[in-house]
Amino acid sequence: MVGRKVGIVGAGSVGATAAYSLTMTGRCHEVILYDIDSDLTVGKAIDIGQSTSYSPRGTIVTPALHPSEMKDCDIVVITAGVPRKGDMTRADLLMINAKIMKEVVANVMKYSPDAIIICVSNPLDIMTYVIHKMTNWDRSRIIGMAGALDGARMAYEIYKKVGFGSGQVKGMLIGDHGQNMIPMPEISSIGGVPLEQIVTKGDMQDIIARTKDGGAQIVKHLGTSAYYAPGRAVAVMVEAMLDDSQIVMPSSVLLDGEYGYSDVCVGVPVVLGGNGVEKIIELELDGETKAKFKISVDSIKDGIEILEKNNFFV
Ligand SMILES: NC(=O)c1ccc[n+]([C@@H]2O[C@H](COP(=O)([O-])OP(=O)(O)OC[C@H]3O[C@@H](n4cnc5c(N)ncnc54)[C@H](O)[C@@H]3O)[C@@H](O)[C@H]2O)c1
Ligand SMILES: O=C(O)C[C@H](O)C(=O)O
Repeated sequence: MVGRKVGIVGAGSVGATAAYSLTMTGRCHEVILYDIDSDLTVGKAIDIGQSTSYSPRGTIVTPALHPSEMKDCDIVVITAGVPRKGDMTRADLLMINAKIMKEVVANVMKYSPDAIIICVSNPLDIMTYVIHKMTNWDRSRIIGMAGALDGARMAYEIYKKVGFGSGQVKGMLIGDHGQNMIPMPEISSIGGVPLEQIVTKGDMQDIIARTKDGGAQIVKHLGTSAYYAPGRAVAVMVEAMLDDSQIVMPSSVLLDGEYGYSDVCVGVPVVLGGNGVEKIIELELDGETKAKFKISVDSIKDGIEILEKNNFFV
């Protein structure tokens, strides 16, 4: 799938930043932006398009004024939706974003029927599940972006704790993109050196707490949620697919027996390549982590149940 067409639905903070990041690295031929706000779509497309004069490749940035103008994309990124503000949790966005998702996904199915979809809108794992339910596409083609961001946040916290190895830190986590996410410093490393051999247990607890709270910290300071790190995280996933680079990245995917669960989307390490999710990696979890993972999966299932009770899927 070398260097082709990427559609981004939602030209707000995350969508536009993802587009900008993609054009800066120049890995794709064309980015198409669509938002229900046409002025925003056109304005961002022009501004980002003009920035590509100085990037390694003159990626074309096209505004779509109607969903039909975003067609035959290889990858579609969905960032359409409402971000949280103030004291809201991501779960508070469930009903409003599920409604938006219904409209957006119907258009993606119609106009880009062969695409891989990367879901960004929150609550992430439940929105990713909604896309599976609506499309019924092969599960390799629908992926939720969360671990790429949370792993970067974890790497940031690890660096802040030890003061070296920036850019060499690999953070691993599993579970939902919410309060029950499970950062796993015990299997993370700095330049290949296990973190366990560098930081104390107390420091690890701090790293875990700060990683889990990473999104809320930004909301506290900015009054809306993060977009630079999320935008870059989206672009890294897109690039892995365009380049078929087969990288390992924790992402939200539909489980079908892995980790003992089915019919739920949750974050686990996967291999990303030209076909989307190339492989789901099953970590061996100890008893304590298994129990945490169950709480995490149950919290996602609770959200799905709320949608079912509201007849969302009929
Ligand atoms: N998965 C993650 O790690 C992660 C990270 C950051 C943000 N998010 C989520 O991403 C979403 C977007 O965040 P943001 O900061 O970019 O918000 P934003 O408000 O800046 O942008 C969202 C855009 O979606 C558009 N939109 C709404 N309904 C639409 C529709 N039916 N069709 C097309 N466009 C539509 C809006 O007009 C708006 O421009 C939020 O739900 C947020 O919680 C997730
Ligand atoms: O925190 C949010 O609500 C947005 C996003 O999920 C994030 O983690 O930055």
